[in-house]
Amino acid sequence: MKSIIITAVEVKDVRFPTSQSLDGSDAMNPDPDYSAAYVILKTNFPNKFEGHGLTFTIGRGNELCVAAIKSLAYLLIGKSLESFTQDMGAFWKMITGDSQLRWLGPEKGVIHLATGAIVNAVWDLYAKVEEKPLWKLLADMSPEEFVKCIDFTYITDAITPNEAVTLLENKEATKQQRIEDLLKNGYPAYTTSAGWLGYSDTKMRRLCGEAKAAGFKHMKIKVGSDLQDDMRRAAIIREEIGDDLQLMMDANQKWDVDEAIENMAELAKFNPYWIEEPTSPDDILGHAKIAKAVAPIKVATGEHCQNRVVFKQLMQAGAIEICQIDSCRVGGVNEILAILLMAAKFNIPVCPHAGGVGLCEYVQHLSMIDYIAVSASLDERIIEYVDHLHEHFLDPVLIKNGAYMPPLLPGYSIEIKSQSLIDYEFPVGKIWK
Ligand SMILES: C[C@H](O)[C@@H](O)[C@@H](O)[C@H](O)C(=O)O
Ligand SMILES: [Mg+2]
Repeated sequence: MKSIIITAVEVKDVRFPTSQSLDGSDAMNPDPDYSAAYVILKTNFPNKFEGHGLTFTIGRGNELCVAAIKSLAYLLIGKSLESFTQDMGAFWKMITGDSQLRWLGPEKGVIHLATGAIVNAVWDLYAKVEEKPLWKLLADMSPEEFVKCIDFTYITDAITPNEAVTLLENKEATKQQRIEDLLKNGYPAYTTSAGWLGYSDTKMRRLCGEAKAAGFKHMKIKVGSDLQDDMRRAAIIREEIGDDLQLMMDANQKWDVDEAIENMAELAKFNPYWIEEPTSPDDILGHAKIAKAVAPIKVATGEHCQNRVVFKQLMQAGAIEICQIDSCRVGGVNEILAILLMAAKFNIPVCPHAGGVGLCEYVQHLSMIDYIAVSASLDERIIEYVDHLHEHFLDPVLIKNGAYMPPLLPGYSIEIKSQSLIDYEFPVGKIWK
């Protein structure tokens, strides 16, 4: 086959008006409109190959991600896919290392969200060309090939490429067993859908019942509003789900460090399994202090963790006990692989963040590759699930008995239906008129 050239990068501002029903609402973000800065990589095979990717925002400001993606696009246009895939680590370094754009981060904020969209679109294209779902493309790599996808800059004090190869080699022989297990049983999920802060008590009770009936064993609720109200809602949820199901709490960065410790002393009464984002995502020492004080309740964080360097420090400082990778907050698949390897080395379970549009579609691949090749474990590992907007995707997630079933179509499962891209485009689509 002649080589596949990226001929153009199309970018769209797509927004879903979820604030109308308060889906996704929490103490910090009371009215999110789940949105995507959406990328399509056009190729010289117009009817055959396109790479799709998105980065997630919650509405206003999505246009900044769109602009940042447009700024990065020149790094792809006119280049062949093969020139990237022959050394994915070098590709990633090229995207994040642009001598002028790097100033905007480095590797954080809007420019890094944009990097996530672009990098994920390249992986989607790569997986489609190889005719494999992304998790399988990665599962079929040798340890050396896998490690070659990663830029180890700034993390060699935590894990070296050689250590990473050894870690992967130790799991090689049993990979196939885990693939079969996933195909049969899926990957365990938890649901956040019942616990959004803006939902009425009646709606919350109904959704708890539905989640239990659907086979979920874990459920997450939002806290961080007013402590008395948090206590009241937690009591309602416990009443509905009983003591068998595990309950997780998410404060979405609402508290100061000592406030988090004090509030969790009260909320401990409801036996939460983890407290998520108790304080500023940048406060590594604060998380470490909270983790020590609230044990055995675990501290979970990551959806706003800007890059592998901050994840590394959280791990080194004993500040993170559940690692919540986000598929597009950091710079896409390559950087996620680095974080998965560090988490495996530090023995920290990875439970990806998926409360957003397209995030469930993305992260299922990441947890599956973690299980197959990296951590080789399902202990204490669950993928978040939210029941919103899947109808817009060509290859939506499939949940069976509280578990994600492995996606089987080629690509990264992130392609949005063309009609939805038209209808929800901001501000011109019919939904916004
Ligand atoms: C605004 C969003 O819905 C957040 O509330 C959501 O991502 C959340 O933190 C989660 O953990 O799912
Ligand atoms: Mg969260």
